[in-house]
Amino acid sequence: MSSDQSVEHYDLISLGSGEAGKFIAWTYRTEHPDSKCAVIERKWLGGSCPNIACLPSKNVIYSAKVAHEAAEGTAFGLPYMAAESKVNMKSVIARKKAMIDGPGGLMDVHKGNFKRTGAELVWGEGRFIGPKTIEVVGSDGSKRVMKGDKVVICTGSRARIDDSVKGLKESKPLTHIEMLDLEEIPRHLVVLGGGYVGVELAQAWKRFGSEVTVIEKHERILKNEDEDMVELLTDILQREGVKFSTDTTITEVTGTSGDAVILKGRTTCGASVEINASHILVAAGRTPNNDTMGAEQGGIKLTSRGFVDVDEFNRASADGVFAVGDCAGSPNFTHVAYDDFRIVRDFLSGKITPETDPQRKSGRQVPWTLFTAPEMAHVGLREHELKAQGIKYRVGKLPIAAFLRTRTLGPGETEGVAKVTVGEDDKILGFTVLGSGVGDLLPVVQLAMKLGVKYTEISNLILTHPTLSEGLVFLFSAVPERS
Ligand SMILES: Cc1cc2nc3c(=O)[nH]c(=O)nc-3n(C[C@H](O)[C@H](O)[C@H](O)COP(=O)(O)OP(=O)(O)OC[C@H]3O[C@@H](n4cnc5c(N)ncnc54)[C@H](O)[C@@H]3O)c2cc1C
Ligand SMILES: NC(=O)c1ccc[n+]([C@@H]2O[C@H](COP(=O)([O-])OP(=O)(O)OC[C@H]3O[C@@H](n4cnc5c(N)ncnc54)[C@H](O)[C@@H]3O)[C@@H](O)[C@H]2O)c1
Repeated sequence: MSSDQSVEHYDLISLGSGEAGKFIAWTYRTEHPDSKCAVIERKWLGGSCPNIACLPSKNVIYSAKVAHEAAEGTAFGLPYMAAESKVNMKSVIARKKAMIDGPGGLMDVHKGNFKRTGAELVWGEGRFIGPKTIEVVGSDGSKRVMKGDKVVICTGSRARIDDSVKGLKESKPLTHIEMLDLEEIPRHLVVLGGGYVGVELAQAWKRFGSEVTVIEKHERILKNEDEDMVELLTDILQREGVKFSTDTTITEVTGTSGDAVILKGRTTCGASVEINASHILVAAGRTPNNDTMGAEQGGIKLTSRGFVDVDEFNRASADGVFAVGDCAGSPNFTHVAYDDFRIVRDFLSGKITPETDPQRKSGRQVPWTLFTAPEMAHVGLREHELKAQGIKYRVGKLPIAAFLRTRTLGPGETEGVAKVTVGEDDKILGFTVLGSGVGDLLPVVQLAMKLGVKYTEISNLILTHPTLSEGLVFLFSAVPERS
């Protein structure tokens, strides 16, 4: 620090305005009206979720669903069938932008929260230059030095571009950020990676009219999930026209994404692969944004994978420093980042301690929903994990068509399957479901799991007919009696 830089003192600073960081600053400032709290942000007000990740992707995926259903128009009695190739991507992107930046949109909500709580928003790139001390450089080159009694690191993550693939970086591939702003429909989109981002966006762009090929280096997409679920989803996506090249490692890329590219590689059994396409989307995992934030100067230990090393309460190695969300290696979900906020809030207020909640972080539920059509949703242990851990279980499994609501919806909505596993004590161990709108079925199952009640508490409920949740009664009744 140069001698002419004075240090501004704050009670709490969040480096990064993502999910957990912003809520910590807003809440701390509300609970301590005399405190000085600041959030440092270099680009995205409120972090990735509202700007470039969850909400924009779901908005665009919904446009793809409408396009898909319009193409089935006559099945609903409409006088026409819209051609998928006619989708106007400029309008799709404009609708997404309006959700973010339009009047009353997500950015207005964020600005309102800063104004309401009095937490200060500081625009600029932050970097530790000493313990709990951050230098912020604004886009105009101006500098400030801020020191917090408490500092929360919430720097998030970015798309990983695999350096081992020759020519990939030079081909200027799209990440989710550029993909969600693309105003043209790619002729042939190659998606590198069959995880959450890859699978959700592959289906959406197939529905917009692109030829789409997903390349996954493992033997199947969504590699952590149960084979029966993934096989069915893969089959549904293939029937929609998405192509998959699994067990495939791309070694070389030539050309430029947006124009023409050639991807060369091989399968695990040695067959060579060559794909000619127009665009590449990299969706091959994330890298934490911790490499440029001055961790060493801040005395903050990183793990071998570059995450901030934290304990059960999100405390980093440096005194008074916390890390939350993707940058701390928490499962990459906005709802988990939000729970990281609750952990830090409750720890700071003394509501939780190592004595009262020794497994506050490691013991939590991590549910998720994949926003394909049909959706896939999950909580608890997967069947393959139960087998690997030698846990005895019984399975209830039904086609989603047994959830009668699905029969009242559009074409293809009866595709899917639901599966629940229960233990020797009749408590629910895991729940996975593939079907239209099934993400909304998770809460009741989560609550039953959290309360540790028997699965029969769900099968004995009276649930309204014909809602989707009614199907839970049929599913849980399909669990065989204990022998
Ligand atoms: C395409 C896509 C779709 C997704 N969909 C879902 C979904 O449907 N549901 C779900 O739960 N999760 C989803 N996720 C995951 C979810 O977006 C992340 O887990 C979540 O946004 C992480 O929040 P965070 O607060 O940890 O980080 P972020 O939201 O990334 O916030 C970090 C912020 O810190 C800023 N920053 C970083 N370094 C600095 C610095 N040195 N100085 C100043 N500012 C800095 C960044 O600009 C950023 O704004 C999706 C992710 C992607 C990529
Ligand atoms: N609906 C949701 O909640 C949602 C949606 C999108 C993203 N997310 C979150 O964001 C995270 C990041 O998503 P993601 O899809 O980038 O990562 P991911 O970890 O989910 O999937 C990456 C996939 O790419 C594969 N891969 C890696 N390198 C490859 C290569 N060189 N060639 C081919 N395949 C390769 C991996 O085997 C893996 O299957 C997810 O883990 C998830 O937590 C959540």
